[in-house]
Amino acid sequence: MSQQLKRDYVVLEEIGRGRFGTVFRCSSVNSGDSFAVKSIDKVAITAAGDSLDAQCLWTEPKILELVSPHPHIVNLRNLYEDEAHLHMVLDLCFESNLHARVMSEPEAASVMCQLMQAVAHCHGLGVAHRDIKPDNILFDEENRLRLADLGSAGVFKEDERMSGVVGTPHYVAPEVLTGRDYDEKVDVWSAGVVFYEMLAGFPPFHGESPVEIFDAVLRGNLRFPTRVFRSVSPAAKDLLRRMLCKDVSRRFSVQQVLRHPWFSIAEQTMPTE
Ligand SMILES: Nc1ncnc2c1ncn2[C@@H]1O[C@H](COP(=O)(O)OP(=O)(O)OP(=O)(O)O)[C@@H](O)[C@H]1O
Repeated sequence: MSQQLKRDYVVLEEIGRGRFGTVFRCSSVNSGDSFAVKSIDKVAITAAGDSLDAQCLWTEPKILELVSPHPHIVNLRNLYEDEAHLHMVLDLCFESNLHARVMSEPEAASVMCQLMQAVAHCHGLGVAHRDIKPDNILFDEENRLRLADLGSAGVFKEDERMSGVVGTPHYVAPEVLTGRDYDEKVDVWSAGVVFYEMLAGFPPFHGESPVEIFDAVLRGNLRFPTRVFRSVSPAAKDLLRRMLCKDVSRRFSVQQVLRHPWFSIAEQTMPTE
C-alpha cells in the first residue's frame, strides 16, 4: 500500500471488485470525509500479458483528470502509485438499482437528464465514454447520478474517428460491431438502450448468447411491444427512435437529446413533494 495514500487516507472495507481493480471505502485523515479508492493491480495486468489492458492502465486516471470535476461524474480526487498498484481516490458512490424495476417517465427523465449532462460534458472535452450501461451509472450520498468507469473511454478529435471493439453486448452501438471507425455518438446509442430498459424493464435488443445479442443489435429493429409501451408517451418513443437510430448521421447528438421536448413534458408530470 502506498505510504503516501496511507498518510492521507484510512483505507477501510472492500466495496467492489472488477477485473483488475479492487475498490475500498476510505476516509480522509484531514477532513474525515468518506471516499472510494480504486486500486489497480499493475502486476496482474502485466502478468495477464494483454498489452491493450496494460495501455489502458493509465487511460482511466488520465481521462478522469481531464473531465473532473463535474457534478455527474465520479471525480478523481487524488492519484497515488506504488510498485504494485495505481490508487485512484474517487467520490464515494453506490450502485444504482436501474435494473431492478420499471420507472415512471418523470423518474426516467431525472436519470436521463443527469446522465446526458455527464455525457455532454465528456463530449465537449473530446472524450467518449464507450461503455455506458447501468453498472457504470452510480449514485452519490445525495442521490445525484455519477457516471463511473472511464477505463474504456477514448479521446476523439474533429477529423479523427475512433476504432476498436469496446463496450458490453446489450449496450454496444451497431457501428462498433461492424468494425468500422465510429464517433462519440456510440454513447447516445448506449444511453438510448439504458433509457429503453428503464421504461420497459428489458433491453431493446436481446438474445440467448452474446452472438445472438450482437445479431439483434446489428439488425437494430426497434420495437415497442404494446403490452409494455401502451402507457409510454409518444414523446418518449420519439426520443428513443432518435437515440437508437442505426444511421449515425441521423442519430441525435447529446446536445440534441438534451433539447428534446420529452424532458420538459416528463418534468411537468413529475409529482410535487
Ligand atoms: N466510486 C465508487 N464508489 C463506490 N463503488 C464503486 C466506485 N467505483 C467503482 N465501484 C464499484 O466497484 C466495482 C468495480 O469497479 P469498476 O467496474 O470500476 O472496476 P474495473 O476493474 O474497472 O471493472 P471492469 O474492468 O471489470 O469493468 C463495481 O461494482 C463498482 O460498482
